[in-house]
Amino acid sequence: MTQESIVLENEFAVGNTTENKLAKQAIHVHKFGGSSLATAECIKRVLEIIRQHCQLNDIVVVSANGKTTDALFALYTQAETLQAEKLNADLSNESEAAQIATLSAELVQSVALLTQQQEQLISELLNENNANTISHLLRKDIEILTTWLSGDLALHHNDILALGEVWSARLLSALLNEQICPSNSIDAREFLVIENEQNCLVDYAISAAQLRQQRQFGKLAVITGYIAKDNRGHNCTLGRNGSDYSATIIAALVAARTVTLWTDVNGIYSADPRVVPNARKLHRLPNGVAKELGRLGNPVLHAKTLLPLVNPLSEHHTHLHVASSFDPQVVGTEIGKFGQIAKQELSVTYLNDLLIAHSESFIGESLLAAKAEFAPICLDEEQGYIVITQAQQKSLSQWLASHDTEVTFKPVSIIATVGHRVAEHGDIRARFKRSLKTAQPLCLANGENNHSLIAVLPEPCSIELLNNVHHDMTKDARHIGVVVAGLGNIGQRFLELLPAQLNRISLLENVHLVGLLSSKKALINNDGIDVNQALTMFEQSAHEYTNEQLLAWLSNHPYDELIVVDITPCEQFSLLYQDFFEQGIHVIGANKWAASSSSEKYQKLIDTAAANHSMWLGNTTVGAGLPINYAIKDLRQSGDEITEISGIFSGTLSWIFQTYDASVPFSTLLLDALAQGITEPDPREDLSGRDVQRKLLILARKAGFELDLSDITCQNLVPESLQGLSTQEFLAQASQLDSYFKEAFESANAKASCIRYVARLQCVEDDNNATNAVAKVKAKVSLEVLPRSDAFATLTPCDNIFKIESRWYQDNALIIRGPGAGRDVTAGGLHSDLVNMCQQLAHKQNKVTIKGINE
Ligand SMILES: NC(=O)C1=CN([C@@H]2O[C@H](COP(=O)(O)OP(=O)(O)OC[C@H]3O[C@@H](n4cnc5c(N)ncnc54)[C@H](OP(=O)(O)O)[C@@H]3O)[C@@H](O)[C@H]2O)C=CC1
Ligand SMILES: N[C@@H](CC=O)C(=O)O
Repeated sequence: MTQESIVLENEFAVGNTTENKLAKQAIHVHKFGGSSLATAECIKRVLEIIRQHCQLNDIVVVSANGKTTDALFALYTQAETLQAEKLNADLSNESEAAQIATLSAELVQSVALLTQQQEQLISELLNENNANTISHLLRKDIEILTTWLSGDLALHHNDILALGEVWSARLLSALLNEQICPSNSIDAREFLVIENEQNCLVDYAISAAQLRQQRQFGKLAVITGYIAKDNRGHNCTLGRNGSDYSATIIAALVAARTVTLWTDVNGIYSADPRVVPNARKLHRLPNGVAKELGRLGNPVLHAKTLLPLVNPLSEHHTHLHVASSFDPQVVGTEIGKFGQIAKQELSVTYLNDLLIAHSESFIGESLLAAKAEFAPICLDEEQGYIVITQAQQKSLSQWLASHDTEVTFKPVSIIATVGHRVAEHGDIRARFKRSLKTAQPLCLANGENNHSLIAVLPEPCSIELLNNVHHDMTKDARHIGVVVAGLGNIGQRFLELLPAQLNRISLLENVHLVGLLSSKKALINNDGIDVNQALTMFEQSAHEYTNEQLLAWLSNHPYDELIVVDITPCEQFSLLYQDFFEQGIHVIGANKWAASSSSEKYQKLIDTAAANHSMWLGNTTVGAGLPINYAIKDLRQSGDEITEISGIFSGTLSWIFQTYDASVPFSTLLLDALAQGITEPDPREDLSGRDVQRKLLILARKAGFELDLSDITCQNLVPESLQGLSTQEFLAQASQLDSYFKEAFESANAKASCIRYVARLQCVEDDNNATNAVAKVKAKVSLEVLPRSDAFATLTPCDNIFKIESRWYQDNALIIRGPGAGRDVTAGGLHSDLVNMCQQLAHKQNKVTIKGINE
């Protein structure tokens, strides 16, 4: 934690509140679960996370280290058994006395083992002085624990269970003090008041006031999870997954912006990834959907945890993140308030060991009372049933008996598809029903707020059924985000075509425009930008940005896949590809810089993209929409060997030289080409031959030749006097070009010939069998005088022509010809790349890897 990142919270700032710049500083709560704090190594990882993610006004909430609570619970049970045995034993009986002695010894041994585990963490992590202090406190606790275990056990049940969190908070706080930042540990029983252990209803006013008193100015608070006091002042626990609940309660008490549950899984999946290998990470879950998932068996989310996230009085929403402390750089799941894209997510969950209970009491309005009492998994007031857990059977029977009604129970399971208001979507309901055909569900019910469709099954839900239903419900559910960089001539046309493309092409169903960039401004919206108003929205809402900010957002994007469409002419932007590929982001580029960069950089990009499963398509870098890149790739993949590539590769130069007959000045045509949008933003890029040189290099590389730009001889048609000018100055003085081209034209014309700017690459056989592939080709781009009948001389203005000779096409070359520049064909070519990429992404399988299971 750097000094700069240390900020203070408003409520700590005494005195001059008007000058407190930190009033707006949001608080973040970080909760570390037992597995994240299990060993010294894990705790060191947690320290690193705190160093990187926390500010001093944040709050850390901890569970007990590893399985400490289980161990404490086991101690309690051992002591209970021992006390019961002692009560009934006849100590004069040798074997009974021996049995008692054994149980006592075992209990002492268990206490010693627990002490030793804690001592080991302390000594492995803290320096000697601090270790001595914390060990001393531990030993005092163990002494008290020993007296509790031999005293009135029931009275101290919760005191015993609380020790794990107390030790964990104390140790982490001491470590923070020693290594990271000032910190104090807080026992939640000092401030957190709930009504009682059964309902866990929080007294927010008292708890918030008491917490304020406990927190210390300039110190990072480490608070025990899981424990609290009830309103009679008794120690109590918050039950299963209580620490997660503690974290969200504490977040509500301080109006935190986020709570991060650092755990051993890196997010919430569309099904339990331990049994559904094709489960998808859900990047963003709306609150209501998350609550329903928690209710219906999601192993990570618990309905109780989610309750404090929305404060109905203040409308304050705390966003919840689930992330892995073992893989902190992996983006987890965020739970909160989101727009349409997140609302389209579907997941599948199941619960076994349930009961369906039929009774007259469940018909009509009387069902409400049962609902309030038992919070059933699902119900149907017309058919008169509720589905409950087996543990609820007894109390339900008693409850119904007191109402004088009969009930029948039948064992069932449920499988549910969960998503924002899914029950209101006829198509989803139909798909769910179809996928369940073989399971013959007993009935289908709508879940809470219509956020789930629940099928009640007569048999336990099998893993096979779960996988099949999950496949059917989520097979098309990969959300692809698209960021468009470059909103000029081609970029605007690309965006104009986008709405119709998204409507028309089913492969693009889950494609969302989420970012727009110009050189200075950016509009990023994770909930999607309306494609029908993209440019207007950009005008109205874009903000200045830096590349660092852009990369930071990209590294946290909430999509299954993200595609950056680079329609800039900018070298600087192309340098970001390396970062994009490192983050698994895909690139579609019209920009030629990256594909024609130095061999070393190019190879590094290719390798990084491959290593991170990023795709890189750039068909429009050569020939605009013409499928030249694809053709070359296909020949190579099919085993052919390309020996020569030649042609007219510049739409601009094609248009000008096909049109030019010296009747109008050359510069007039150049300005005309610029106005038509076929030239580069600076037409000298075309006229200098550099654009053609880059294109030849790109094709050569696709054809398997290793070469650099400097290996291609290039004739520059821009006279030196015009080379150093700004674009505007050059355009103003373009008439200086006229006399050169007039002469060149007339000289060729006199020989019944014409002038064309031609690219040629030839594979020359190497007698010395040199391994260096560069030695094998001759490549140049230059102005040539060609017979008027030459295939390169008889093009429609603006057409490109590509002539490919290969082993298979040696006698009769493969020719691709057509418009090689222009707004429509280039924007169209980019859309073709987008569809192509989405098609490939549709087949991409993202197998989930889980620590310790399939990793
Ligand atoms: N014209 C054609 O027929 C063909 C063009 N291409 C390629 O398409 C690309 C775009 O050409 P064109 O539309 O004519 O160019 P324009 O000059 O018309 O537009 C370029 C756009 O890119 C933006 N931009 C520049 N630098 C950056 C940056 N660092 N980050 C984000 N955005 C940036 C500009 O923003 P700002 O306005 O802020 O400067 C502008 O919006 C070029 O690479 C070109 O080679 C490829 C095939 C055919
Ligand atoms: N300026 C280029 C545009 C396409 O790459 C050309 O004229 O070919």
